[in-house]
Amino acid sequence: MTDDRLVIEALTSGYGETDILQGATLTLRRGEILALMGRNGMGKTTLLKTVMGLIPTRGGRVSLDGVPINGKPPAWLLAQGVGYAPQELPLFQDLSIRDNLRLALRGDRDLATALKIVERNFPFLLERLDQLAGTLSGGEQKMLILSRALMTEPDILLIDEISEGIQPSVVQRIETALKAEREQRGVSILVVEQNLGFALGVADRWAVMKLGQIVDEGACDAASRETVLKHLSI
Ligand SMILES: Nc1ncnc2c1ncn2[C@@H]1O[C@H](COP(=O)(O)OP(=O)(O)OP(=O)(O)O)[C@@H](O)[C@H]1O
Repeated sequence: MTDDRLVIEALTSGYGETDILQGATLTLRRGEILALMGRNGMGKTTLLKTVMGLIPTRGGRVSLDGVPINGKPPAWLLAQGVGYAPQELPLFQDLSIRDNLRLALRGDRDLATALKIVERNFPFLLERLDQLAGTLSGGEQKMLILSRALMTEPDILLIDEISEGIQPSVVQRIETALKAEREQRGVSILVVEQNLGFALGVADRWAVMKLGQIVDEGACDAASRETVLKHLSI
């Protein structure tokens, strides 16, 4: 059995007449956390959206455990255990925390079981189930977004800039939650990140995207910070 779970090969996609992804190749392995970094506008979000079937593939392949998934709709991917926490706040601002969580349930799972997953990572949410999502702070909303994704017990989780605009203590809680879920369930996680400290702290491996291609990748170690910084500053 191969350890390669989500394999992205020579992927091309874009908007209108412009190709943003220009042959991106990246593999997410079983039970790893992989950080995808790159300067603004390089195509990181476009990569996640293409994998999730939100943008059509123009060339190349995406496969999940060896099965091609190009062109599969988001709902099908979610049912296969591919979770997605997008960059834009996807919450229903006028609904309670409880209802936001309930709407994210997949299949025939019951809310009580899903709430146990929320409780082990972000217990404060359970104490405030009736609070409207729109009244939560920015950091709290990020934790609710992540809880919605984690409670579906995904095998693969794609997370887009979850640390953006939130204070260091919340970033730390998110890092702890992601590592705990990986330990407990062996979920494979791809994080798109601008926060280098968080990315290299949470991940096992990193990759850098430039102009729609993966230009470098490696294991997270003492030398990673300098290597990635060079890519981000050029
Ligand atoms: N819906 C869209 N229509 C047209 N162009 C788009 C659309 N969405 C993104 N783009 C363009 O595609 C390019 C890549 O954007 P993308 O959001 O994938 O980059 P990114 O690497 O995630 O950047 P950031 O770190 O700033 O979020 C940018 O030039 C962006 O302006």
